Amino acid sequence: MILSFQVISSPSLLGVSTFLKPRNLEPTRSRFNLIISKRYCTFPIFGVYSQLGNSQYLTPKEEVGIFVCDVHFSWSRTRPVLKGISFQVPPGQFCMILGSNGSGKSTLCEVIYGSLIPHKGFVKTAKPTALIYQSPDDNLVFPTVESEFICCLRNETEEKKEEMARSALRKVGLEHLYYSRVDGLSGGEKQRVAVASLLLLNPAVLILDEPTASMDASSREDFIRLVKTLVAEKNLAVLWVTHLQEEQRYADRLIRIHSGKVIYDGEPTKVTTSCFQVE
Ligand SMILES: Nc1ncnc2c1ncn2[C@@H]1O[C@H](COP(=O)(O)OP(=O)(O)OP(=O)(O)O)[C@@H](O)[C@H]1O
Repeated sequence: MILSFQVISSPSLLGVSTFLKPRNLEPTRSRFNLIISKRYCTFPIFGVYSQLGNSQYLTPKEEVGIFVCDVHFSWSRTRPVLKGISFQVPPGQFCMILGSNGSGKSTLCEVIYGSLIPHKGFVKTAKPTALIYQSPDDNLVFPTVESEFICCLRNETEEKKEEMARSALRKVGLEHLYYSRVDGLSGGEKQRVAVASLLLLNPAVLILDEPTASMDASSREDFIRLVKTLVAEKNLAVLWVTHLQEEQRYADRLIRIHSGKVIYDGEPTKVTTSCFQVE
């Protein structure tokens, strides 16, 4: 907590901490990573490390949105989670990742995002890359909606900050919540605020890890339509993790993961019911 505070109040320290960190990086998910990445990673701090290896010999076939090449990752020596995942997502494509509980979807998201380093293989993403976590509380760092936005816009004047923040909130239908406290928002509102604040950073890639998990069916549909509209406007490469069959019809493409490997990669219409069964 003290560390997080130092990082927020001292961006210059951040560079040092971040560049020292990857060598000792423990495979943990932490608010430290979230705070760094959400507020300051508009350049590829972690991406540099995930591109090490033989990347100079392998180049993406398409313009890079997300390029994942033979990625392996284990949380422990005995239990590999990702066992050679490869795919690429071009800009403008809305790609969904499916898989049963524990199949490694969240781990893959964090490897692509750069907060976990693959043990083998590499990831290349267009920058900046933004990640929306499954739990709404993990996406918002500050106590008020206003401060959540103001922090993303540190180089703008006060008037410009408010104007940009309000405009972003308007796009997600929540301008009236500008002065609200974050802890008073519903799960769906928090996810909308999170998307709006991240879009202010002009990401090229948006990763959403089961973003609708806390929503009812109608909010889920509204949210997915909203994100689709916003990303189409900005031509983002999108990776949307889900295990909800009803969400798949919104995808341009589906990738199904099972036991750490890709077992389906193609059009949503060709997916069979068995692709959704929990093995
Ligand atoms: N921080 C961690 N430390 C150790 N093991 C972990 C950690 N996070 C995940 N794992 C393990 O890695 C495996 C994959 O987990 P992950 O969360 O990536 O799966 P998932 O497909 O996203 O699951 P879900 O659909 O339930 O969210 C699981 O066996 C899980 O127990």
